[in-house]
Amino acid sequence: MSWSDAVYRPFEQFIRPLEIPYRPLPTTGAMSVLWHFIRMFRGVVILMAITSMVVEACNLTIIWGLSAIVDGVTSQGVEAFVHDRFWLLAFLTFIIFPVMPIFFYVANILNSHTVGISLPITIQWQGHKAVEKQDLAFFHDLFAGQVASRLGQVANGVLQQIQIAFQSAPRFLLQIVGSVAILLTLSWQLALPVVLWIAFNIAYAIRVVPDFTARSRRSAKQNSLINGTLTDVYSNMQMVKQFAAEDTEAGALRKILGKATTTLHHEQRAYRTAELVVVSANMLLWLVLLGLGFWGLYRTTLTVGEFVATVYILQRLSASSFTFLQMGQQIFKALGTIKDAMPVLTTPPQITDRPDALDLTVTRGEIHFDRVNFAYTSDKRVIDDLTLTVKPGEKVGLVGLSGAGKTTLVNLLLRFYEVTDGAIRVDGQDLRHVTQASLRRNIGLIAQDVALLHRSVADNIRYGRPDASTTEIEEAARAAQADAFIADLRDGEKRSGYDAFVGDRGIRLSGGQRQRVSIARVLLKNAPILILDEATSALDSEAEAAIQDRLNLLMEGKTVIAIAHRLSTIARMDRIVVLDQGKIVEEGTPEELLAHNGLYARLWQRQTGGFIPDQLG
Ligand SMILES: Nc1ncnc2c1ncn2[C@@H]1O[C@H](COP(=O)(O)OP(=O)(O)OP(=O)(O)O)[C@@H](O)[C@H]1O
Repeated sequence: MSWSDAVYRPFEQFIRPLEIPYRPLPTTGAMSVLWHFIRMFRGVVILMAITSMVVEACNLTIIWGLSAIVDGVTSQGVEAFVHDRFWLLAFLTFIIFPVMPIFFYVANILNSHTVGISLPITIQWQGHKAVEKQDLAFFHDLFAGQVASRLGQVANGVLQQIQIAFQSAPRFLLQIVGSVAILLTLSWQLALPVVLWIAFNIAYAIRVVPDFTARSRRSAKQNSLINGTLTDVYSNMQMVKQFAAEDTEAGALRKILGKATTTLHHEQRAYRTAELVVVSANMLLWLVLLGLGFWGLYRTTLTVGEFVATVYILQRLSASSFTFLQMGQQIFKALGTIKDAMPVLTTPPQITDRPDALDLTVTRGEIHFDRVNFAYTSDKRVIDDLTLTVKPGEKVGLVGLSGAGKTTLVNLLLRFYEVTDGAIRVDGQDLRHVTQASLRRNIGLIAQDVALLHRSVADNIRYGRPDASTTEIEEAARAAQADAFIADLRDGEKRSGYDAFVGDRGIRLSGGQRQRVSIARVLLKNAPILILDEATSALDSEAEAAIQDRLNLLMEGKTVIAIAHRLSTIARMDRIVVLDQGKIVEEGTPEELLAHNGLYARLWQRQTGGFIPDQLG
């Protein structure tokens, strides 16, 4: 073991963030969140406070010792003083080395190494465990980046508060109290101006800190507006250029930058003014104490040693004169950050597993929508008293105009949203009574908008079944007709074939290729219920015909619900269900529906280029 392992490892392993069991965050305010983590880290933060205070006590002892040495040497001469006060000198030496450096070192490691690393990691890990329980609607309402940055903000906010409360504040408090106490032992006239100076600084901090906090929030808002605008423009650059809108966008950005400059100037004005006030009060304290010191020396009420101690104390106090403001500001700012970010971490999820939820067991694969009602917002029903039974192994095509509620119905079956009224049952088991994970394990979904992770193609296919072997992955890719293009893949890091990365959200693949990877993934998953949301929409006719064969293979023996925008793709379904404004308006085989001459027949006639129109005029 190297020396650095021996020294640092105990501090690094003091807390193991990933082994702390998950505890839900309190929802009652920023202070309770803070308290939650203080309790979690109580041992180490108390140790941090104690070691910091020992460091400060060493400092005060040295000041006191210095005054005794100067006085002794000037009155007795060096030799007599050393002889007389040997043990005092030995004690001071022991404090200066090794006590002070050891405690200084331990306090700092606890602060930056143990707490500084473990606490944010713990908060991010536990925060993630809270966030992953949120239902899909939560992520739809927020930007993904926003959720991630809020986690980081809470982590920093809590860390700052704990560092202030258990390191800076106790140290500073002891410094102030100790300095006043030493000055009081010298003369109350010296202590009085310091007490007044402290009172002034506290009063001033109380007055200006709320204003500082408001200003810095305004600046932060302006800065994030700049970043947001730039990100929005850069990520939509193709559209901006297409509309030759560079100048318009630059004009909008100019306005935002101009406003931000003024806000930042105003923030700095407030800071600089406060700085002037604090520095002036500081200098005034110097003048008064030096004046009193000289007066004391002149009147011989003060010894040279005491005068030296006064100057030393003065020097240390004035060096920390900004601490009042800084600490006040940090506390306010961090509390604000925690408060802002809390809803992300503490909003209780709307859809949860019941404590007595069982795993869904699919024996036949019957799906029953029983008088289902659903509304995203309370005023508008999207699914309206819908009853539908999909028999085991039946293939049902869902057809309807845009906005009819087809995707919503599928989202309800996946329990991404909860039915407002009625029930959905799979093989007689109410979805609300089974675990969400078991439900989703039993449903394979091929969506229109295929999501791929920025990982290798093999890993993306393996997502369907994490324990699948390489051979199984390759077989699935072959069945989905993805093997040929995968063999040609090469990424920027020179990985090729199945190891090649697909780019952010699969950007390096064409729409059709992404869809084939997603088909391979679902083939591998081999779930008894299959949902196809216009599964072949991104493929050309030739590839579609090839894939359709594979899909037919995949659908064999499974219960299938297929949403179609091209009626040709669902011609082979057992039954077509036509939705309109959340209601079933027609159902039957394609032939029956055509003969019926209703909405389906009109959609069929109006199909242009094979697609259902958005509206019937
Ligand atoms: N997350 C949401 N929040 C609020 N309203 C929504 C949400 N998702 C969909 N809607 C609304 O619900 C209605 C049905 O939408 P849905 O996506 O189910 O229709 P669809 O039949 O699948 O349409 P398309 O064929 O265009 O995909 C629409 O009016 C839509 O605006």
